[in-house]
This record gives sequence, C-alpha cells and structure tokens, in this order.
Amino acid sequence: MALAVVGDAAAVTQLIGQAIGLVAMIIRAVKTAHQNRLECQHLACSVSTVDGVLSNLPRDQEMAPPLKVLNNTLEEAHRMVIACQNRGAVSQFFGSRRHADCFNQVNNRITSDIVILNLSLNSYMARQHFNQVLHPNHIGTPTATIAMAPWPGFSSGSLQTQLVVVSQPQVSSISSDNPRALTWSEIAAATSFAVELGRGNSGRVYKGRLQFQFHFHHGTEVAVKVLEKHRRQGMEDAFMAESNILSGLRHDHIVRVLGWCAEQEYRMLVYEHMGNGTFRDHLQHLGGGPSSSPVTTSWEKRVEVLLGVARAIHYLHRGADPLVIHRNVSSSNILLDANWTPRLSGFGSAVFQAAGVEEHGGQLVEEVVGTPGYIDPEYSGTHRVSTASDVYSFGVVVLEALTGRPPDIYGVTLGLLVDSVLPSVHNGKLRDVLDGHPALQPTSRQLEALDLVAYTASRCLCPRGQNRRLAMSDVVANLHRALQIIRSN
Ligand SMILES: Nc1ncnc2c1ncn2[C@@H]1O[C@H](COP(=O)(O)OP(=O)(O)OP(=O)(O)O)[C@@H](O)[C@H]1O
Repeated sequence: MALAVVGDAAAVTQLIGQAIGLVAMIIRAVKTAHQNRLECQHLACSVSTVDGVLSNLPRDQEMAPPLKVLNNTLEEAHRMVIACQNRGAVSQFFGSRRHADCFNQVNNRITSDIVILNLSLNSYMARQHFNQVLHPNHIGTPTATIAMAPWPGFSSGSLQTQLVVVSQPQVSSISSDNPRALTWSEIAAATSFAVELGRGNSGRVYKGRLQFQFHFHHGTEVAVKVLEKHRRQGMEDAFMAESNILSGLRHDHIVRVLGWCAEQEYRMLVYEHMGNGTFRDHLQHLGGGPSSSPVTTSWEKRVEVLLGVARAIHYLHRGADPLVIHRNVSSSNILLDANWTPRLSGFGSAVFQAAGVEEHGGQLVEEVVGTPGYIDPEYSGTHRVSTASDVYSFGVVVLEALTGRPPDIYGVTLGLLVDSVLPSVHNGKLRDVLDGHPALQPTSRQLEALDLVAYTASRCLCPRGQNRRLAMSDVVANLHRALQIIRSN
C-alpha cells in the first residue's frame, strides 16, 4: 500500500515535470515563430499562468488524470507553435482551418483543463481537511489552491479564466461534500444512461444510483447531466460555468453538485436527485404529473416555493463569493426534492458578476441566453445583463405560480403571460386570472396574501430594470409577509 502511494507520487511528479517542460518549450518556440505571431504570444501568456500553478500541486494520484489531459493539450499547443516557425509547415498543419479558430480552441482547452485541475485540487483539499479533523495527527496539508478570475476586459458570457495562486487553502469553502471526480465507468454503472429525467440547453439528464460509498452514504440517488458537444452553448462553456460556479455555492435552495466526470471528450455533472420534478410540471400538470401534489393544490406551498427560490437568488446576488447572475431563472429550473423543498438549478448560463458595472446597466455579454418568455426585454435589447435581469425572470415565475399558465402562450391568442396578466393585476382584478386548482373560492386572507404576491411580481416586471425593479431582498421580505398572512388564515 505504502509502495503504491510512493509510486503514485512519483508518477504525478513526473507528469508535473512533463507539463513544466512543455510550457518552457512553448515559450521558447514562440520567440522564433514567424507566422501568427500575435496568436502565438497570446498562447505563451496562457501557458505561462499554468507554470506558476504546477509547482504547488500536491503529489497525489487524484491530480494524475487532469494532468494527463493538460499535457495532451500542451503537446498540441507546442506542435502548433512549432508549425508557425515556417510558412510551409503552417499550411501543412492548419490545412483549410482558420488559424485564429485553432488558437482559440487550444486556449479554451487550456482554460478548461485548468478548471478541471482546480476541481480535483478542491476535492483533494476537502479530503485532507477532513482527514485532519477526523485524524488530527494526519500529516499532509494542502499547499495551494487555484483561484479563478475572469480575464480582465473579457465581455463574453462564457467563462474565460486566468489563474491566481493563493498560498493558503480557502478552508471556509471546504466541506465533506465538496464535489469530486468520478470515472465514466462509475457513472455508467450508476445510470446505464437508461432513465432520462429531462433535457436542457446543453444536454440530457439521466437518473442513477451510485454503486459505492459516496460522501458517507451508500447508494446515493443522483441526476447526471451529459453535456453534448453540438449544443448551442458549447459544451466546455456549460461545463465550466456549472462546475466552477455551482461547486462554490452553498445554499439550502440551490441544487448541489456532487461530482463531475471529464474523461477524454466526455463532460458530465452529477447532482443530487430531486424526486418531485420541476415547479413547472406541477403548475402546468405536465407529463401526466400528479394533479393532487401540494404545489398544485395549495397556495401556501406555492408561496413557500417562491420564497425559497427568492432567497436562493438573493444569495447569488448579494451573499455568494464571488457574486453570481443566474441568467436562466424559470419554472423548469426550480426542482423539488422529496420534501417539496425547492432548489434552483440550471446554472449552465450563469456568470460571475463583474465589479462596478451594475450602475451602468449591467455587464456586456456576447449572447443573450435564457428561456423564451422569461428573458428581461431590457437585457435582450442592450446585451447588458445585471441582477435586475434575474429579478425580471423571477417575476415571470411568480405570475406563472399565480395563474398556472405558461409564460409564452396565454389563452386563445398567442402572447406573453406578462402582457396578458399585468393589466388585471394593475386594475385590482387578480381574481379573474388566478389559477383555480389551489382553491376555487380563495379566502379573504389568501386573497390579501396573493394581492401582495401579485404586486411584488408587477414590481419585478417593470420594463426598466435599474432602480425601478425591486431588489431580491425586497422580494424576499414581501413573500415572507405573504406567507405569514396565508398561514394566519
Ligand atoms: N437534480 C435533478 N434531479 C431531477 N431532475 C433533474 C435534475 N436536474 C435536472 N433535472 C431534469 O432535467 C431537466 C433539464 O435540466 P437542465 O439543468 O439541463 O436544464 P436547463 O437549465 O434547461 O439546461 P442548461 O443548464 O443546460 O441551460 C430539468 O428540467 C429536469 O426535468
């Protein structure tokens, strides 16, 4: 056993040495590259950030798989730069491909490899931390962590990152349930990819049960998202957004990511399984969903769900570190666990908040993403996303909860739910549009509470976001008050 550990450590040291060697070779080769000089220099910048990280990595076997992937990418980058040293080799290497695209791809791969290295490092540190708590004499403290920060000046919605080496482990973010790497075979054994739970923008989600002890439990039920390459958003972007953003979030109303798989070309994310489907299923009675569920039949439960999700969004906007904008709040991204507790999910389009841009109407993004019917019109017009954009989408979810209607088709005419319902709210005729499933004749206390909920929705849905829409803290306060009123019925 001890020998195996020594062997593992030597193999990891060798992989690190190989990576450091490749970085040096790339930087040297860039100096004599005569073609694509700007792209080569940019590549040299990316790889030099890798260098600082490698020497601080622990010599642990968990580091081996992501290091192997990184080394493959660095080898490809080296071949590319060597080809740029003379004209003939360039055309042979790139063929008919656009040179800039090839450089972008290899840069993106480096970024993605580092995200995966970071996930493995966090998982290793969590293990070390708990070994220390459980066995205080255990030797072996983590030496470094890699903090990810957006490239300065980068404005796309995708998650470009640069590396910063932090000398002390960030113990506050470490817990026994930190996400960890799983192999393709472990995931295949858990799911057989047989029971599909749903499909999102970036891939399919399968139900499964882990066949081994995981986070102190045996047979944990999971939902596995298999990201698909050809999807609009780009597999690596979605993987990086979800793994990098979601793994740092801790909130009772946010779905937990338990692990990931990044073997060869596969990218998968493993979540806790939420047994009661999505909020949308219960509001719209989809998929033959039970028409007698608490969410369908109780105003109290609906307001409770809304309050839980509002708290989660408030945490993203003001409590998380770093702060986050979700960009895809919708009733299908609200999952319900076995106790009907709501959990916000669907972080594939989320972005970290850039500092100091809220007052200028938000941060500029290349692509407007989200679910039709929920997207803030101001964001879709200006390409500037802010916390107010999430507030708008949440306002649509509140209208859906009040009316039981989908956001983009209402009644016999095609149109947005917002346009059809808000006039009734403003004219004091909420009763005309209320869903009849929870109660055909709501009590006066229920109506009082629902009026407050509807007023809150209308203040989330102001056409102008900045300073006009409510902040999530106000939304939380109003929904909390509405719940108290219903409970005093
Ligand atoms: N943890 C889970 N437990 C149970 N079902 C889930 C879970 N996660 C997702 N699902 C199901 O899979 C569907 C798709 O989920 P996904 O997160 O991919 O949605 P999306 O937000 O539309 O996609 P994306 O995040 O890629 O933009 C959900 O609507 C839900 O039905």
